Amino acid sequence: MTSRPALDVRPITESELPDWLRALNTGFLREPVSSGKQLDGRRKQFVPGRLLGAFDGGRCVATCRSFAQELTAVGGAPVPADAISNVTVTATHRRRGLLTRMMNHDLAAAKERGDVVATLIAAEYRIYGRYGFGPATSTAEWIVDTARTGLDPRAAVPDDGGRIDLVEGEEVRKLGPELHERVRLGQPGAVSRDDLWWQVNTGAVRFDTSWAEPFYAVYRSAGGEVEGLASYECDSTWDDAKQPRVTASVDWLIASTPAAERALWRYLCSIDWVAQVKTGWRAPDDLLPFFFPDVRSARITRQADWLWVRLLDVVRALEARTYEAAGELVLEVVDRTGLTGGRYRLQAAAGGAGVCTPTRSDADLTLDVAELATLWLGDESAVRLAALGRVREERAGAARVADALLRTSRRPWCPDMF
Ligand SMILES: CC(=O)SCCNC(=O)CCNC(=O)[C@H](O)C(C)(C)COP(=O)(O)OP(=O)(O)OC[C@H]1O[C@@H](n2cnc3c(N)ncnc32)[C@H](O)[C@@H]1OP(=O)(O)O
Repeated sequence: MTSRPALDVRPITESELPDWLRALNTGFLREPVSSGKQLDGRRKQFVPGRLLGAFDGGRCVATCRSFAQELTAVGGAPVPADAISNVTVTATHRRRGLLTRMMNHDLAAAKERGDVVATLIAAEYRIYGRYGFGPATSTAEWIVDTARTGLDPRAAVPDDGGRIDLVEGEEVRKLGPELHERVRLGQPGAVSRDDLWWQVNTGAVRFDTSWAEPFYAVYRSAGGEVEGLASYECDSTWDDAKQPRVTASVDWLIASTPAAERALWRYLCSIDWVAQVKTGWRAPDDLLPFFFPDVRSARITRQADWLWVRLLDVVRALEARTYEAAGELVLEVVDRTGLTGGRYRLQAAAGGAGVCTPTRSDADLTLDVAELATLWLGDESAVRLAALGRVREERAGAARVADALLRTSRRPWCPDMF
């Protein structure tokens, strides 16, 4: 029997980027070779120590990249996050523990840096629970049948004194970041966008070959304030009777007020030729259907878990968020990796801050660190998880107390894919 050589898992150097990118493309089943332009774009993401590779005889066979991010906690505080992306293991080297080695390396480094959480968008549901991640937000996509909305096709949009203008990518790069800062700090589960995000998502920097310039619509309130921005694309479908059947697909739409949200969705549904609007991934409790007289004109076509969170520091994570009610809970948090397990007392003040301290008192609830991540942004119910046997009540009624403290009236949402 021939023994396999030990594989080297380590941060890559910048000169190894082309080989690393080939492995990344291969893992995601894309054309392996990157163009010079794509390579130039990817170079902008290079941060020493944050791109991991596994090497077999000098060839890169696994990839993992992390970058600095902020995640908005319940109540609006941004917490430092280790955002994980670009995870691949080449098919020839799968199930030999490479993902586990890369995750252990990355999470230990994030803990060392002082990040409060790690975040990712999971390609498949079953991959990341074992590393302490829990699904913490979900998402839905609607299709709106524009002929069925009940909107008056003759009426001008917006009808509230605001205005909508179409702008170019350069304008989006000027207006977008400031608007997005306001939006993301008001949206638990949202994440920060750096300059590169705006450049990539307006075509100034390209990571792939499929870029097509979209339309950008900006909404300004009657007072002239920029309150909403949408990026959308249209196909060119006409049916056999020479009727336009165009689909407008929204790449992203952000709004700092319900008025801006309403105006942008109504605008998109009023464009001549557009028969349906695909909303892209939205909040699971989005207001969207209720902007139309006929709510049933919008139907959900896709839904799924979205942002996964891994708590790296239970004390700082629980103290970063606010609470819906006053109350007290002792949590026994099980963390197989030893990163942040232990027994903690959470004392929450109504509508305000919480204090979290290690304790030796008897626990009210026992749960894995992944389940606590799922509860942390307020989207899941401890009572539901207890019914599933995923959290254990050590004191009768403790799961209801957890729900009263942790759950929120609007659901968390992460608008971004990374
Ligand atoms: C944040 C992101 O980037 S998401 C993108 C993730 N990437 C992809 O989906 C691309 C295609 N898939 C792959 O590249 C690989 O299969 C990976 C990265 C998912 C897994 O890499 P591997 O090196 O094979 O994983 P590794 O050998 O470390 O597996 C560790 C454990 O996870 C399990 N596991 C790994 N992948 C999966 C999966 N897709 N579904 C279920 N279990 C899985 C393994 O069976 C193993 O279990 P065990 O410890 O009980 O034996």
